[in-house]
Amino acid sequence: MQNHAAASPLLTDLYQLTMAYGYWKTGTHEREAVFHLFFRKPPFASGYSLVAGLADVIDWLRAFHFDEDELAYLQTLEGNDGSPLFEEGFIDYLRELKFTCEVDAVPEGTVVFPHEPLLRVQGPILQGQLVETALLNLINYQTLIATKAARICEAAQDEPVLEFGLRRAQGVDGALAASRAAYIGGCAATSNVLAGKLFGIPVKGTHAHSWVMSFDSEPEAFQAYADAMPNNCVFLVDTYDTLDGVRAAIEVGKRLRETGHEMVGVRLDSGDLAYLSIEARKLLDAAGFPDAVIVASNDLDETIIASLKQQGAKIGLWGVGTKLVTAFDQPALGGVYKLGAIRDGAGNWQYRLKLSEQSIKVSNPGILQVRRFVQDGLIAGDQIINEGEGGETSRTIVDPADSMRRKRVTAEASEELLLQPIFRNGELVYDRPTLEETKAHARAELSRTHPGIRRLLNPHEYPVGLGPQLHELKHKLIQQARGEAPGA
Ligand SMILES: Nc1ncnc2c1ncn2[C@@H]1O[C@H](COP(=O)(O)OP(=O)(O)OP(=O)(O)O)[C@@H](O)[C@H]1O
Ligand SMILES: O=P(O)(O)OC[C@H]1O[C@H](OP(=O)(O)OP(=O)(O)O)[C@H](O)[C@@H]1O
Ligand SMILES: O=C(O)c1cccnc1
Ligand SMILES: [Mg+2]
Repeated sequence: MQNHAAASPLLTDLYQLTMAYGYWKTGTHEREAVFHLFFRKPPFASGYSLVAGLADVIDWLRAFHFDEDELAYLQTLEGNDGSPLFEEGFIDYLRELKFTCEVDAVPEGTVVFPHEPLLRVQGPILQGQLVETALLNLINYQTLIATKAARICEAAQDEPVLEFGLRRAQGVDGALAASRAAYIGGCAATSNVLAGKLFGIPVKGTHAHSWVMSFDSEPEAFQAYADAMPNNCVFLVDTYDTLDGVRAAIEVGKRLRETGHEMVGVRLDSGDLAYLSIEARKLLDAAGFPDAVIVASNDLDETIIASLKQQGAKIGLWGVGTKLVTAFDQPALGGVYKLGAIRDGAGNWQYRLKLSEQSIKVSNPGILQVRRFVQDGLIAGDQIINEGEGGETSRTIVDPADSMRRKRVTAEASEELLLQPIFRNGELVYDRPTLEETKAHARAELSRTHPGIRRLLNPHEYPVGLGPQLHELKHKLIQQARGEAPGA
């Protein structure tokens, strides 16, 4: 857990506890249920998303346990009439409660799409309910930031992106989670030193305007920095006149070279970054510094980076803070957690869905899994299936928004299952990848995603939908729920 104060079962909405109490009171708390975590719309109108947050989910679930001080707090909660909200017997029940569910999840760094279960929790309904809020919190934000980072790195076309967000992030835990998710999404390093220590992310940085402003002149400032740190010199050149700043950096770079050191580069943080980078490049090249890198920062995002590229900017390293870690243009991913199945008294699965006026918002019933088809090295379509009925044999994918739209995946395509076993009977059974492995996985996932789907603007729509059997089941349940079918 990044923030140990949050490693508590009280990291939840009160209503999860009141529902848990209700299940316990009515004796239904042990009924086996299946919940799915999914989102309906990708963030940033992106053609894909990169899932992240599972590592924290695992830590949180492993620590799931009510301590005495947490129980004591719950005992202080009162109903409207001032009587205790929870009776003693329930507090005793929570004291003994152990997490015993099965959890399946899509590994971090996997490319995912709307409606697919990213996480599936199966077990006593009380437990499945109690974990909802924390799971959503952890997956929603980190998936959002990993996706934003992937888009920014896509725009940078393999040039390194440094994450500079700590000062603008949503609090301390938000900053740490953002640094980690941004690294998974493709960022090369972070300026956040604590994230570096906690997660092993490379840390990088230049210097601020205050350094330059603390000297009588810019050349003095650069020289002093070079004297102090001859092997780490990226000079911020825009405190006064940017191109004069580049000239001053070159002079210091020449002196560094005489002492056997090489200036790493310059940073631009204001003005027309296309024009200034092109002019700075000319100056650096003419002075014999073709390898000096030009770093740019200043409210960058994927749109500005793509535009700068198109303008022929000579920027080799991108520093991105605010708009990355705050997911500026879409500050939340709307992931939800819905009940898909519950066992009846006879032990049979009852499939459940939530109706909505909008057909696309009707949840999917069942014990869901995702079959991903891969053809010619590219992901070709995802089929959501109900494992409760033994899965699907057909390779047809039915669009959940329009059942007339169907895609048939050919027999040559290989297939894989997205949800992997994470917990069995409450025990961790997943061989956890390192952060480096997760980052490499994300990279491999993106490289087998067609560039049209990765396109920043108006991406191609990836085929994701239901298997025909699940589509039929859903259709039947919708009719029943609306009272349209016999026996409803
Ligand atoms: N050539 C360019 N094309 C598109 N966007 C650019 C270009 N150059 C810079 N930008 C972006 O335009 C915005 C400029 O921000 P702003 O208007 O605050 O100017 P500034 O250069 O930061 O001014 P100041 O000197 O006051 O710091 C930033 O988001 C920056 O990334
Ligand atoms: O723009 P971001 O993507 O958030 O990247 C981080 C910003 O933080 C630093 O300065 P800060 O914004 O604190 O001050 P300045 O813009 O006045 O230099 C840096 O110079 C960048 O501008
Ligand atoms: O190292 C830098 O250049 C840096 C770090 C944080 C924020 N902005 C810039
Ligand atoms: Mg700024």
